[in-house]
Amino acid sequence: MKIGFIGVGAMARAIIKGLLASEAVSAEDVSIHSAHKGRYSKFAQDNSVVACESNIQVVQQSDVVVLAVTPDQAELVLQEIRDELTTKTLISIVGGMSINRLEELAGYNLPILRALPNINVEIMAGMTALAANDQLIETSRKQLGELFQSLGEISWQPETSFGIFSALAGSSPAYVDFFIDSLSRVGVKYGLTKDAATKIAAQAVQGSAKMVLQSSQTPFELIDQVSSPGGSTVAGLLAMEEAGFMTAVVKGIDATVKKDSQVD
Ligand SMILES: NC(=O)C1=CN([C@@H]2O[C@H](COP(=O)(O)OP(=O)(O)OC[C@H]3O[C@@H](n4cnc5c(N)ncnc54)[C@H](OP(=O)(O)O)[C@@H]3O)[C@@H](O)[C@H]2O)C=CC1
Ligand SMILES: O=C(O)[C@@H]1CCC=N1
Repeated sequence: MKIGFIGVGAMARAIIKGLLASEAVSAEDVSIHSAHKGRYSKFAQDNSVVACESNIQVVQQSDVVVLAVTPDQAELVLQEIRDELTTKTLISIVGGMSINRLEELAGYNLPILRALPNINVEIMAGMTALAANDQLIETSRKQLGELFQSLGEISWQPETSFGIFSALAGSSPAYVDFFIDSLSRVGVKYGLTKDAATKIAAQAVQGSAKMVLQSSQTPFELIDQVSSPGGSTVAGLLAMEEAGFMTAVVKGIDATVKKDSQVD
């Protein structure tokens, strides 16, 4: 499959690196183009993928085109490539942009997959939501589903769930990293080096996530296992909650969902 990327920012780079590392695609089958030549040609050189001179050239060289620009650029780019897209499949990772809107801008006969990956696809530990229009036939759904599965877990979702999915999986790596950084800063406060504190915190977070996925117990039950009677953990938990830990998380997710819903 020849796959082209329009926009080679943080997310496209993560997808391309994951696809190459998992050997789901070969470097010579990946074409890219973005706004600044200096940026995308260096990335093309470093990863042996094909640097194109224009967005249109990316479309011409590809069977599947991944639209990976920010929402404010998406309309302009689709207007530019619309006439070249007619025999292709479009994958859009544009946050908050519905399939309906993509069809309006790119054409109603076009097979479209809307994907919402997260940045962890770079290390094949991603979580990606997928939804497709009726024009994307079953074999293509399966093939593109497998493509994203090579980057981690996938979940076919109704588009109405994309807002909350985007917050819980798309944005949450930033929130979890914020938590890890907060832990490691306190480690520094207590005399650890930043490096050591970050590794300790990240390993604890990774282990806890694995435990939630592998255990039959809920996170709440697992909290109880760590909280020894009269011990330090429960003292810490209650102090965090007094400072509004859960309320802060809920407010953050509410703001994320609200912003995501303002694109269309
Ligand atoms: N970052 C994430 O974790 C996630 C992002 N997304 C979605 O992915 C999309 C991209 O996000 P992200 O990678 O973070 O953003 P970036 O700002 O990192 O990347 C945007 C890219 O678009 C390129 N670009 C801008 N204008 C044009 C144009 N006219 N033609 C071609 N390319 C253009 C930029 O080019 P240049 O580099 O040359 O300046 C850049 O490579 C967004 O819609 C976002 O909602 C979805 C899920 C997760
Ligand atoms: O911040 C953003 O808008 C995108 C959507 C999900 C993750 N990053």
